[in-house]
Amino acid sequence: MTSSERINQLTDQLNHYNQKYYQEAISEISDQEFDLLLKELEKLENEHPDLKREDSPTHRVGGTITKEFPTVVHKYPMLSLSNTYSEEELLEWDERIKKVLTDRPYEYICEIKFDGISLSMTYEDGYLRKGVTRGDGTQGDDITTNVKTIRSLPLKTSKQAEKLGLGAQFEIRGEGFMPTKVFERINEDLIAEGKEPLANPRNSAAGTFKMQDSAVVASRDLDCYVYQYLSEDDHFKTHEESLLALKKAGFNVSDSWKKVSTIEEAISYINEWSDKRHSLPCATDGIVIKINDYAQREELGFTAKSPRWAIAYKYKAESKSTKLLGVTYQVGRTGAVTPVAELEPVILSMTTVKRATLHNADEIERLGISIGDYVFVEKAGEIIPKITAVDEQRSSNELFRQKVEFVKNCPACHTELIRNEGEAAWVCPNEKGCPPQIKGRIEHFIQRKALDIDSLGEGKIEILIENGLIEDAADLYSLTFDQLLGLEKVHVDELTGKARKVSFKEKTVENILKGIEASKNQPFSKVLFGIGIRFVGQTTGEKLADYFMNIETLQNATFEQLIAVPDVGEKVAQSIIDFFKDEDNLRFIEKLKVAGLQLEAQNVVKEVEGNALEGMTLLYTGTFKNYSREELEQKIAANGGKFVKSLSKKLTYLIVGESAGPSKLAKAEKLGVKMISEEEFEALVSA
Ligand SMILES: NC(=O)c1ccc[n+]([C@@H]2O[C@H](COP(=O)([O-])OP(=O)(O)OC[C@H]3O[C@@H](n4cnc5c(N)ncnc54)[C@H](O)[C@@H]3O)[C@@H](O)[C@H]2O)c1
Ligand SMILES: [Zn+2]
Repeated sequence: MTSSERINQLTDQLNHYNQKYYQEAISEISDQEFDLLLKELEKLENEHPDLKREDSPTHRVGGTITKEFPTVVHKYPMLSLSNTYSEEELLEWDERIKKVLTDRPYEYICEIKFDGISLSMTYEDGYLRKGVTRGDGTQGDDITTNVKTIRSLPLKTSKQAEKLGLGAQFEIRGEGFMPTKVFERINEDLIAEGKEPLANPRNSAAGTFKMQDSAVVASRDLDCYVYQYLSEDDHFKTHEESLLALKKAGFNVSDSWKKVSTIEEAISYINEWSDKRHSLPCATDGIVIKINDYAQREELGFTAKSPRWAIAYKYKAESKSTKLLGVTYQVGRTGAVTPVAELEPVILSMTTVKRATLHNADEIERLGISIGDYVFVEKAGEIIPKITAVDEQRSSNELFRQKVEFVKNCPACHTELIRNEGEAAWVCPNEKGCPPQIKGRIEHFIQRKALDIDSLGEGKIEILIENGLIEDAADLYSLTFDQLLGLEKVHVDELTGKARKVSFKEKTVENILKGIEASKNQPFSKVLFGIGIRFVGQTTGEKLADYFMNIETLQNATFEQLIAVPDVGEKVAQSIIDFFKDEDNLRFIEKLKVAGLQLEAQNVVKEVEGNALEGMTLLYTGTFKNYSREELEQKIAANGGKFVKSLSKKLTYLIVGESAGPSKLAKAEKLGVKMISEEEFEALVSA
């Protein structure tokens, strides 16, 4: 291939990856591979400047703006950072700094490079007025309402802020991120709903910040580490001063930064954090080294794409080679069969890895792995271990190498697996008789977000099934004390060999029965989620409960009626229809009805408490300490008030809960609607 052809190819490829990454929050290749290709293009362009294309990704910041949000032109451009994976290049960069500063002394501030999305926040008269994405560097998306859901970002600066020298007009920049815990929680939910989990916290954060529904954004507990202060006036002389002032003024500045005076010290900082960073609450991908003194920064200046006074050192994704001992298969609640690599234990990013996901049959094919091979394991997005390739060098000496072939039959019930068109997963169609599917459905039913019977956790369901006491979740409601007392089983962890005995003693049994009884009070929406209709997650469960009010109406709903519900698409609607066509499912629902579960929403007024809200219309936003949505609506009705679904001038009160939707608040403010807190509402009804 000629240089010209290669330049064209790389330009097209990289533009494509940029488009995917910034527009759709999808990584088709790893960051490291991306950076390698970009370096190659840079090098070729330097050798052949005449061949450099106008749309080259080396010219500009990679991001874009969207049509979904208003566009804001940045007062100061938001650039990228030049990056490197090697110490050698850091030393070269340091040499260039020395040259420009003609050997005058300088200091570096070393910071962790948080892996989320760049945000710019503008404060005017002390108020947070704007939150904007980096976009293409010149202009970004106005996502103020979403940014305002970040609790660590003051909506108004403290009185101290001005004294600290921040002034009333300034811009701050930071990395908006999704805490690892939230990322894991969302993925658990997605898996429970039979959907694809998200690849990594960065992409999840990027996707969430650009959502239209800020109530959903608020539920995801996004956060932001602030790392830059900008203003018209010279408030600070150094970066250090600004960080200290921001922190004192209540901004979320991570304490991990450090001031050093040589590149060697910066390299020590890099080494120090290479493992320690995994204990931080969010994903990180490197270290940023910045000149401390603002005057020196000015001398050093910028390229079109990044400042010359800073550089990012990126950690290579940690990859190790270990032996593939075998492949096991897990059958999920929905019957999907996932292959899992069993590995000789190896330490990656501070944790011992013994298993890695192989995703599906296509992935096994792509990797071409054999049992006995040495394989490279990597932590993708720093979280889920995966196998990237066979370590041919080490594997070639192995005598025992047996090609991995995806199973043809269900590892649990031996039914022949099927694959639906357009789907990657092989599925066991024996929905009714396949043990892990049955167990999975019951475990789904008892989880916290559904019927919340946590006294049945930790392998107890398995024992009940094995003793023939339950066949589905509805059977839980006919269990008796005598049936349960004395049951026991020793669970042995396959990997560690550690044994754990679960036994049903008196106290345990009492707790279990109590938990089962209490679950009868769980609202209809949770029951709907718990019965496990495919694609009906927690939120969809709530929307369906709100809309249809009881199980019969839902059961009789037509396809058209179903897709009229917010959040319900064709796939979900069809799945609901299929569910209620099945005789066994109908019998299951019937059993739940007999057991006394909540199969209708409770906002029918059962009892009149008073008339304190007579003639008033009320609406709420956010979540509440003492009420679920249904309970709050019931409370309004029980006190003579009218709950309405939309915000208007005529509304008497908007009850504002925690993580209230900022767009709703802004609208209410504009309309002049009176807002009250949960406490004020309670005072009102008990008056
Ligand atoms: N996998 C893919 O398909 C794909 C595609 C496009 C880009 N990428 C990745 O994204 C990179 C380009 O993204 P980029 O331009 O945002 O660069 P970058 O993420 O490498 O570095 C710049 C960004 O770092 C962030 N940052 C985090 N902590 C910081 C701190 N303490 N101080 C200053 N900044 C901090 C800021 O948001 C800043 O905009 C590429 O190098 C590549 O690794 C990957
Ligand atoms: Zn099966």
